[in-house]
Amino acid sequence: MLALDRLTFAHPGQREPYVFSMEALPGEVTSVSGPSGSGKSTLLDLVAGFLAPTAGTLTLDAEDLIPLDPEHRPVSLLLQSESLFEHLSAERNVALGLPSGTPDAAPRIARALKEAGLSGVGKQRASTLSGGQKQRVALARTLLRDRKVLLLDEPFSALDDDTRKVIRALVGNLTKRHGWITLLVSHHRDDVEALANRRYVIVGKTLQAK
Ligand SMILES: Nc1ncnc2c1ncn2[C@@H]1O[C@H](COP(=O)(O)OP(=O)(O)OP(=O)(O)O)[C@@H](O)[C@H]1O
Repeated sequence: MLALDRLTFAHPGQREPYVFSMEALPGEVTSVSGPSGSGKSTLLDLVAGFLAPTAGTLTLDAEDLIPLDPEHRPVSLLLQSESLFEHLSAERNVALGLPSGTPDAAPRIARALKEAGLSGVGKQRASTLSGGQKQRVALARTLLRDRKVLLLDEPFSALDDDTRKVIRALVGNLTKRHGWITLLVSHHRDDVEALANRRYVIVGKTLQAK
């Protein structure tokens, strides 16, 4: 379980800090909603380690995450438009999820491509992929990294309606299959309704379960 207990942070100039408490379980998508500027990205940044809290705890299965640098946290981040290396193939972009010299790299990459629904386009340059395929590449990379927590910040916003439904379903299935703890920030109510097993809303400077 990922647990935030009175995790406290204020940006420069904010007199009242955010005080976030929540629980998110493996195999589930937990949504965080709230109006623009309410603190959703701040929450994800605290979990990812880009911001340092001033009080409270952040634990994964009772392990304290706060001392860990972002690159050492068991966390992957998937954004609205994934930054791929456009001149590299889909396969090479996926391979960036693995440290170089990893044994069995080739079969693992092939498996991740297949699971993300990219079989057949591995050799294609990233610049020629559609928005949905690019998100699949990002998910395949996440699969290879195999980190427990997946943070999604408006991941479907750049996609057309049909593609967003397909990619959304893929995220839901991968979360279940791999026991990921997925946190979803989305402005779209239908994303939340389709995916979230548990929901929180930012009200004032705190999180409320919905
Ligand atoms: N580096 C910063 N310095 C000062 N204030 C900041 C900083 N980053 C964010 N803020 C403020 O903190 C508040 C929360 O910002 P945050 O980006 O977390 O909101 P959000 O809910 O993700 O918004 P949106 O939905 O528009 O992305 C906003 O009022 C924002 O202006």
